[in-house]
Amino acid sequence: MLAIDVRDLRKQFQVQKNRVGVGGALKDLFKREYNDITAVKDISFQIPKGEICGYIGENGAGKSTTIKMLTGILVPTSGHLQVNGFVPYKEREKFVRGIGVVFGQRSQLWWDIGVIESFQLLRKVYRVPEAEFRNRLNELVERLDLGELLNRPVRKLSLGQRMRCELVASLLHNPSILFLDEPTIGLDIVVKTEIREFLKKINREHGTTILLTTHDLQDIEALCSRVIMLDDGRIIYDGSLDELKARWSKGRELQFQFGELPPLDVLKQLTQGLDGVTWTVDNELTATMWLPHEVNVSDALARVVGSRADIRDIKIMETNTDEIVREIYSSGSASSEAADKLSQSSSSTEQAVSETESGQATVAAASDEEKGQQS
Ligand SMILES: Nc1ncnc2c1ncn2[C@@H]1O[C@H](COP(=O)(O)OP(=O)(O)OP(=O)(O)O)[C@@H](O)[C@H]1O
Repeated sequence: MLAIDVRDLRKQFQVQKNRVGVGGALKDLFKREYNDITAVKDISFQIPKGEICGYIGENGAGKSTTIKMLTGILVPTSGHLQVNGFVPYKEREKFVRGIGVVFGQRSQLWWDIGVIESFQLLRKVYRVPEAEFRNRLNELVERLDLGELLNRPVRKLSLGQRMRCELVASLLHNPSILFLDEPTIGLDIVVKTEIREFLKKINREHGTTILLTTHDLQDIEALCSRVIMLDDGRIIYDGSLDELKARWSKGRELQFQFGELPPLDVLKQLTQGLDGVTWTVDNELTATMWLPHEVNVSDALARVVGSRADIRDIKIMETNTDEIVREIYSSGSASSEAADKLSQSSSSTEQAVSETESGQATVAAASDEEKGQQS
């Protein structure tokens, strides 16, 4: 069963052109000119229930615009979209009861009142029965260790404390899908780890589907079985992180710790004839061998282990995901080679369509002014 079904989704914005100088400003007054910006270009993907999927891309790639369409804040310019069986910008009241949203840079809590009062207001917004609300709140408060924070005004919370409260707020109505836009931004490693563990548990125990945008690839490594990568509004990769690493990493590293480090020349001689293998000395006891995928690890390893070198430890180094992703971003979809290599969801011809925006505030992700209206 699909939680999210997106087909040929497009979002185009019209942005007013500003002409230069006083003359230009006067002309702008009488005849406005517009540029079209296509933030999301005919993307398609399906997310089954219970999956945790990472949605990544460089600044301006179109991640937030997609999330805003998926949560009903923006109306797509064209394409088909179903989330939890609903078209998000239609049937909004029923739709928002099934989703939770956390925008890392935007709060859904009321700044000047106590955390518990914000939770109570959200209970009313989502019409959660009091007994159910109490049970759920107790469970979430215990898991995220929020007991002491409940009576504090939100403005007095640290960023890490606020993010934990935001997560509770997004889950009070027991949504089956959780949208997280940069949930760990600016947090220290302890809080990040705590939040990742919490999300894993929620997913495991309640089967909550999670779509997560982040610039922190550790979030993806810790949580996501699947990653969708966007570049300039198009999907350039949709698959597992392991496959991404396997396809894009150029080689592997083996680090050797020696009782006594052999000279670099000797190490190089050991792997002579293995094309592309290089050695670097890391410190007085360790050296690292880099080998391209074409060279068999066991062949290279046998050469060193079979020598008289005094080896104390061997580590096969993990492929560095950050580097791989940085490299893919820098080649980008502009390079057709990179796009061809990675693309599973193709883009299609651009059409000129005017912008449509719902103008309605989503209850789950309302801005502060919007919340003022709701309350
Ligand atoms: N309301 C808007 N009006 C005009 N252009 C917009 C609007 N919202 C987004 N854009 C443009 O659409 C493109 C995609 O923006 P979006 O915020 O979706 O990117 P993003 O991947 O979320 O970036 P970031 O990681 O910086 O948040 C950008 O060029 C942005 O300037």
